[in-house]
Amino acid sequence: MRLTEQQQAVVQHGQGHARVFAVAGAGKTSTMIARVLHLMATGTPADRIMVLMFNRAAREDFAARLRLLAPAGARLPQVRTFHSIGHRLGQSLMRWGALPARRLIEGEWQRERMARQVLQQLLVDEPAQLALALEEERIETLLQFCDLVKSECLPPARLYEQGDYGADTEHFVPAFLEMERLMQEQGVMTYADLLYRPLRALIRDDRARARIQGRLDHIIVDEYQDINEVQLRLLSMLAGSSASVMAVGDANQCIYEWRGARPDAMNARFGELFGTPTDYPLSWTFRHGHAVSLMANHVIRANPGAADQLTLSAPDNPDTQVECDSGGRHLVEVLQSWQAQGRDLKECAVLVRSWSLSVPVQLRLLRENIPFQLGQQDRFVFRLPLVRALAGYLELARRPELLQDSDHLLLLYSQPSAFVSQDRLAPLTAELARTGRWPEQHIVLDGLKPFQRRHLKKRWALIQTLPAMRDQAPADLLSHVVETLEAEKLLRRAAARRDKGEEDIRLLDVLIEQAGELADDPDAFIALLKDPVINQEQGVLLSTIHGAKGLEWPLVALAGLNEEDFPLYSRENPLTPQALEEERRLFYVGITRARERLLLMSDPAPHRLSRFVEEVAWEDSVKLARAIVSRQGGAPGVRDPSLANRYLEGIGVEDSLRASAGQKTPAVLSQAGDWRPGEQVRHAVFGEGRIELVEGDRERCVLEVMFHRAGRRRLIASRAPIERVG
Ligand SMILES: Nc1ncnc2c1ncn2[C@@H]1O[C@H](COP(=O)(O)OP(=O)(O)OP(=O)(O)O)[C@@H](O)[C@H]1O
Repeated sequence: MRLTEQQQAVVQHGQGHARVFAVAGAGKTSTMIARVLHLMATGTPADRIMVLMFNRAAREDFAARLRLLAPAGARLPQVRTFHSIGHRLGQSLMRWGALPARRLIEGEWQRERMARQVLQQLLVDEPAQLALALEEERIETLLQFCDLVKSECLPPARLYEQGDYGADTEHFVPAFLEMERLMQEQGVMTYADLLYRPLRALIRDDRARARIQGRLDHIIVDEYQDINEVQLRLLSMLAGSSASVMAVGDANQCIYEWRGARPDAMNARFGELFGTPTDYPLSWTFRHGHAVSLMANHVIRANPGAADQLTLSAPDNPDTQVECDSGGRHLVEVLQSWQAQGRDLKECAVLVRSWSLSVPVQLRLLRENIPFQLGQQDRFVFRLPLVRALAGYLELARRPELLQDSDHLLLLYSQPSAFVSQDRLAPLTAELARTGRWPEQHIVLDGLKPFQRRHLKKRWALIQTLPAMRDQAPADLLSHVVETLEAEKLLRRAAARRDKGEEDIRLLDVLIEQAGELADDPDAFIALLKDPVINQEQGVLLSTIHGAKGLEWPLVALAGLNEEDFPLYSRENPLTPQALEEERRLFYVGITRARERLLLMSDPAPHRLSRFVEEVAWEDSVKLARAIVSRQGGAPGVRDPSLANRYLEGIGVEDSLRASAGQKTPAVLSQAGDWRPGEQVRHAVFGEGRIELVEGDRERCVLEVMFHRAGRRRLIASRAPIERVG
């Protein structure tokens, strides 16, 4: 494989800090490996180079590839993750006496147990709030909050103010502080401490800092856009004044804001930490065809702060086919024809914005007998507690004898949450199953608030009436349960984060909608919901887009492209401009996973088509890609000739095609001559900048341009893909 000029430039970067803006599929790993080999070949000792990868899998892949390509027997640099660096630093600091020794709590259950203990102390006088706080998902959110305090390096009260935490979460800050105290007392720490504790020790201890700094000349960091504040600060500590940092990433793919990552890490924040870097674009993707690159360029442009770099498809890439369709039928046909062509279902992925949107896909694939596996096992629709409970309500309507089954009654009381702990509910449901009557006096009911008692009784009344409704359609029955229990209100209240509550409500809607599709066969619907299907490894992968980070498949379908589903928002939880930008980056990541086929799937009315399907300009992109590949005639008229022309210039197609693409609305493309200092220009690769100097005559005019992101460049005006802006 021959590296491109852009890749070569990165490999041969000299001294000083650098940023590498790599679009999706740009061959980052190959470039970084070549860079490491170049540094070694030009005399940098291996132990003065370090490569930091985002996770263990990426680290292992990188190390294995480096071993293969390095000269036999050569010493190799360290390839690490931030966590492994934190771990090692922590051990050294403990040995030097700069940090008290602590043992890592490895099991999540141990942390959960500690959280329960703390909550029981804190909320001893508030039984209703305690029951709520002890719900599994709320504990999970509390623990995430505790981790975020450390990854954002913020005081807990500040973080709590900034975060979108729902009602009844006021205990988060005191719970954090109490857990910290307990951990100190017990001499233990969490994974988040692996970075946080060494960082704090290094900030306060000059001698320890002096001991770790000065050992490295080069640090190369992959997926830089997704690293958070504690990682950034630790990196700057490690670099000190001796090491050059090379940040490799794509701010447009920053999708972990909820974990503390900021798209700004590669922009202004880099400058704050390291000063002015040299910038390199890696604009060529080796993954997909022009249609997807054009779509990616179209959609990301709608983000005001987005980098102005274009993604360009390399000449030998697959010519990705793009389709847009509504309803799930087409997906089934596509998958069946994929198999009929002798292709493997393992080459296919269905990606969703959030798990609830995968439910219709899961149900449809089950009905059609198409094997699938889930990126996260516990997200099997049948394992979700809410789905299991709702299936239980439907089943009771068909099988009245379940009224005498205490486990079944407990299931019906568990979701949506009745805000009473399982320990209390179990004796109550046992009594109900035994007597079939509501006990006005029961030890469990003592000590509950009046609203809790009222709710438990109301649920029992509903449960009793269900067998009489056996002939109703499942969708009507489910709607009746949801309305009687005021399930939406309960779900919203039970969620520790607003977006989680909205996700559960969406799941309710999706299930009722799906039940409607199977109106003629209620038993089949119940069987489907209760079916003990297991992951089928040979099947299509269903994953969230977050889970698809860094991956690619020959066939990718994006499901649930509806307004309010993607971008995700609701009347109660409206979109902020910042959230919309992150949603758009997520969409950008989703479409750029495809190699050969990309399917954009929305749902029929009353759903409304996602705005992203409009923004992505897929029809124009497909038309233009076809014209580029066939190289026949002029390019078709498109909505945005300026972007189309920048793209055509970028990939270097011949003039005839370029000219006709611009015919509809003549775009001003790099005319020779008449350039003046001070003019704003846009370059297909370097983005926008300002002309500082104009040299030479009209024919051989050379421009010196200061690009906002790519720094100062000298360009031959007649050959450079530039246009005036403004
Ligand atoms: N200069 C090149 N010419 C042809 N193919 C290339 C070139 N550089 C990289 N590739 C191909 O692109 C694909 C992705 O490359 P690589 O594994 O280095 O990138 P990655 O880091 O996994 O991907 P990404 O850039 O999405 O993070 C590989 O198949 C690789 O062979």
